Amino acid sequence: MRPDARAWFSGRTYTARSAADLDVEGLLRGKRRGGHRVSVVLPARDEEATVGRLAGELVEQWVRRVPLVDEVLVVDSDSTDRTAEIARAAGADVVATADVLPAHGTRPGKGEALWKSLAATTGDLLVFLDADLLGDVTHYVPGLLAPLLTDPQVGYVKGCYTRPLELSGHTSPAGGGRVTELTARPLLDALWPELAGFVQPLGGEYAGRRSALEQVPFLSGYGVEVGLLVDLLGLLGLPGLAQVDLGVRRHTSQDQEALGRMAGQVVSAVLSRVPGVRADAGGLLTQFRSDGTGFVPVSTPVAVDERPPMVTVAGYRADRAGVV
Ligand SMILES: O=c1ccn([C@@H]2O[C@H](COP(=O)(O)OP(=O)(O)O[C@H]3O[C@H](CO)[C@@H](O)[C@H](O)[C@H]3O)[C@@H](O)[C@H]2O)c(=O)[nH]1
Ligand SMILES: O=C(O)[C@H](O)COP(=O)(O)O
Repeated sequence: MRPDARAWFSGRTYTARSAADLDVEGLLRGKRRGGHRVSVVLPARDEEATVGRLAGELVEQWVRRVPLVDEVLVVDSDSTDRTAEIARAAGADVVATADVLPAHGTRPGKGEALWKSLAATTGDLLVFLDADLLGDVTHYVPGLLAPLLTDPQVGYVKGCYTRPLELSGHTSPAGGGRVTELTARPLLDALWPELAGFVQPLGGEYAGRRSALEQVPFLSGYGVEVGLLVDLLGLLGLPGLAQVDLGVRRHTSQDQEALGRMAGQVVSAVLSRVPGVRADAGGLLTQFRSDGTGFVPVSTPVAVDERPPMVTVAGYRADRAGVV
């Protein structure tokens, strides 16, 4: 690791593997002192199996029992199942991606849901969690907020964790994060070696200041995390970034073909940030299926689609009541 990345890793990696690592009273005092308002955002497409328990536990713990969070918002990203209904019944606020900033239209993908969430929330501190997380992850919220509430220089905090991989009844304790390990990390280390200290550059659990998030573009699909990391590095510099060890993360894994498409979007996102790369690079991914007699090519668009910094968008009212 380069010395700057190593120094960052040593100085900017915090630990919150469980509630026992956290001084929640201290965080509440920091929140009050800073006059902060906290929004938790769960982007969700067809997550009826997991979103209800997760949203319900977050609302119960951090809104009703301990006033660390002011709103839990599920952004329904074109679900065709009961995600919205179940999330609402669990006590979360729910909004459909298409209903936010309708004058700007709607696009598919996770990044679109996150971009729209900036316009649909009121907090000056935002925490993002995937809606397919399994197990008790309530400590992720104070864990991700802690660096923001205790160090004014920090503007963006990524979660990191050990990632078991559960496939066909077999568990590999740290085999998860295949796109991270086989695509994102090698590319990032080659192109932005100062980011080499990030354990989970693609992880979906992170927190940031609105003042930073509203100044960067959002890629609409699965390229959103790698885009945010590179763009926030440009905006805040390495000292403005931090990571928190949150322990273990389990989620619902996608199959290899779907992960190939995700990797294609990540590659396109990375290429979009490299000066001098051909503008049409990273447009189409061709995968092959065998039909028993031969190979059938299946092509999917993986080009990145980008939303501009929210602060430049007409209709986004960053000055609305409650936003610091
Ligand atoms: O069109 C979509 C697709 C996904 N999601 C939600 O986004 C979250 C993460 O999606 P998932 O398909 O579970 O991604 P992973 O396979 O877990 O991929 C990892 O890597 C991705 C690329 O960086 C990140 O976006 C993810 O957060 C991270 O967990 C889930 O809550 C999804 O419901 C949407 O809201 N809209
Ligand atoms: O972050 C990743 O690399 C993808 O979410 C794949 O994760 P998995 O290998 O744990 O399914």
